[in-house]
Amino acid sequence: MGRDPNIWSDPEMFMPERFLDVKIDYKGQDFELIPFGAGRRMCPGLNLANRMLHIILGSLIHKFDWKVVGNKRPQDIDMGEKFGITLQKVEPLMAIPMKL
Ligand code: HEM
Repeated sequence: MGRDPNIWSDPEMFMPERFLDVKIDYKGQDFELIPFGAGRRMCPGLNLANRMLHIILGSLIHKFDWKVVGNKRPQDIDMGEKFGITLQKVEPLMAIPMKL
């Protein structure tokens, strides 16, 4: 459902801003978006993850400039995925933090 074109426009496109104008609950109530699963076996780490992710990501962006290994432009990064229990990139992202 997370990639259903009947629900999401251009679902394969990385477009985080698509979530700004929607009132979809990500805590297992609206099945269009269930990053933490739903029901009795849903992720018990949801609240911890929700609190920590903003702090971690914000700190990494605030404190460092980032360069992709091989001086690749962001648009040239291979976003291919490989099949597995969890979704992984075919080519791992190697980014170098540079202190500001
Ligand atoms: C962005 C962060 C995270 C995401 C996207 C995520 C996602 C998920 C998903 C999709 C499941 C499977 C739910 C299901 O079967 O319906 C799961 C299960 C689980 N997660 Fe997370 N998780 C995250 C962070 C965490 C953290 C921080 C913890 C612990 C500190 C955690 C602990 C667990 C455990 C123990 C299960 C197994 C629950 C069970 O099978 O009953 N997760 N998670």
